[in-house]
Amino acid sequence: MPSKFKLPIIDVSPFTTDSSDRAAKLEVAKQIHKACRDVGFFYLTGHNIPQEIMDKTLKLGYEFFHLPDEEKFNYSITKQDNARGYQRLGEGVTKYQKDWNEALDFYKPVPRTHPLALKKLPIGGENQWPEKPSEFRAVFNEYKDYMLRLGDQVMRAIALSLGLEENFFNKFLDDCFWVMRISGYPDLRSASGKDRVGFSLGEHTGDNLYLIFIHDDTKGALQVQTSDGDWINADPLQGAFVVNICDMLNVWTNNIYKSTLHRVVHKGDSYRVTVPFFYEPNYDAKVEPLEACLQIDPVKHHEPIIFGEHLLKKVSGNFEIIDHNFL
Ligand SMILES: N=C(N)NCCCC[C@H](N)C(=O)O
Ligand SMILES: O=C(O)CCC(=O)C(=O)O
Ligand SMILES: [Fe+2]
Repeated sequence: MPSKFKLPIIDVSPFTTDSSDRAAKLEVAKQIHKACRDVGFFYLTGHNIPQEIMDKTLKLGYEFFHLPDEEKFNYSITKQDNARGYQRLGEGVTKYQKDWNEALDFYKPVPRTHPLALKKLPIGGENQWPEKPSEFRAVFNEYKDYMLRLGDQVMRAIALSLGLEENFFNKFLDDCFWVMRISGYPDLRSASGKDRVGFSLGEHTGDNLYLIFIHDDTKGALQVQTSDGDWINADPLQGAFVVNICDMLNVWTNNIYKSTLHRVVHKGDSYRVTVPFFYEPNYDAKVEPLEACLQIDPVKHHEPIIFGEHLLKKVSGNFEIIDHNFL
C-alpha cells in the first residue's frame, strides 16, 4: 500500500565540520529527537564523506560477489569463527528462515587474550580479507575509519538530542566494537521453491546501537515499518546515508527512541549491494536506561545489558551452522 509517509532527511553538518555553533547543533538535535522518537529511521546528509569512497565500496562489493563460488568460499565463516567472513546465500537466518542474501562480515579485531578468542567463541577469530578485488582491504579499512568518525559525530548529536552533554557517551563508545557488513542480494525470484520464503532478509530490529548504511540505487527493496504498522520503502537518496536506530539506543532511552522493524524484499533484475556499518558500544559497556530518560518515565523497561554478551547471543543465532571447533 503506498504511504504518504516520508522518512526525515537530516543535515548533520554542524557536527561534522569545525563549527562550534551551538544553536545550529541544537537545531539538528531537535530534528534527531523527533526522527528517533517517531520513526527510528532517517536519511543523513552533511556527513562530509567523499562520494567517491561510498561509490567504491559498493562497486568492490559487487565485484567480490561476482567472483566464482570457490573463490568466495575461501573466506567462509566456517573456516574461522562462524562469524567473521563470507556467508553464502541462505546461510544467514532470521526468525528461523533462510535469508536470501550473501554477505561478508568484519568485526573489530580482538586480541588472542580476549575472552571470545580464549573460549573459541563466534567473533573470537580473525577477519578474513579477500585478496580479490585487490583494492578491497585498503578501501574498506579507509571506509571503516570514516564510519567511526561519523559514528562519533552522530552520537554527539544524539546525546544533545537527549538533553545530555555532547560527549556523554564517550565512556561507553571509546573502544567501539564495530561491525561492517557487505551484503549482496540477487533477485529473490531466482531462489528455488523451498528457499523462497518471501523475504530477502526477514523482518528484524538491529541488535546494535545504530546503523549507518549505504545502498546502491535499487528501489523498493529495503522496507521499514511505521508506527501505524504500514511498511514503507527506504529507497536510496543520492549522497545520503540511511540511519537506523537499533536496540541499544532503545534500551538507553528506556523506549523513547525506536528500534524499528525493517526487512528486505528484492524482486528485481538487478543484483543489489549494500554496506551496513554498525556503530557499537564498547564490548564490555553496560547499557541500561539513562537517568535523564527515567525522569520522563520512571518505569524501567529494560534490565542492564552487557553489550558484548548481547552481540554474541545474537550472532550465534544468525546462522544455521554453528560449529565451535574452528582454528
Ligand atoms: N549485525 C548483523 N549481522 N546484521 C544483520 C542482521 C540480520 C538479522 C538477523 N539475522 C536477526 O535474526 O536478527
Ligand atoms: O541490506 C539491507 O538493505 C538491510 C540490511 C540490514 O538491515 C542488516 O544487515 O541488518
Ligand atoms: Fe537490519
